[in-house]
Amino acid sequence: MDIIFIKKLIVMAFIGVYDWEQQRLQKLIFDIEVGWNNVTAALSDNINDSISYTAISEAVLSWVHGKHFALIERVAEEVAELLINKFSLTWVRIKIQKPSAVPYAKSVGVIIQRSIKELKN
Ligand SMILES: Nc1nc2c(c(=O)[nH]1)N=C([C@H](O)[C@@H](O)CO)CN2
Repeated sequence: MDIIFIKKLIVMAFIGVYDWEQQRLQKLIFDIEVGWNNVTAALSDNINDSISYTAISEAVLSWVHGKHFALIERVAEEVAELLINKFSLTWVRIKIQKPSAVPYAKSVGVIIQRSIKELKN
């Protein structure tokens, strides 16, 4: 399995467990990896044989930007499900950082991996 990836996609959302966090936008940073066989696209040199990282980025932005969530775990789960369903993927890995959450840490966050098999169960 090959991988198509996006690193450090910045999306603003109302994210957090505290009331004040639901009043102001905060930055989330996404690293996304999707499993895809790149051989066909490499041979054809045609984007239609691949998944556009632009399309993936836009899908994540339009799902998350400006929305309200409590936990970043929830955001990660929704994005994993969205990408698997929208692009007929078998596997995704989503890392979300919330860099402003812990003052003395550079960043905190979650990493999840989901497969189509897990989602169907
Ligand atoms: N595992 C998690 N821990 C925490 C989260 C979270 O989304 N997942 N969120 C918070 C608060 O919203 C925090 O970021 C406010 O600064 C705390 N812990």
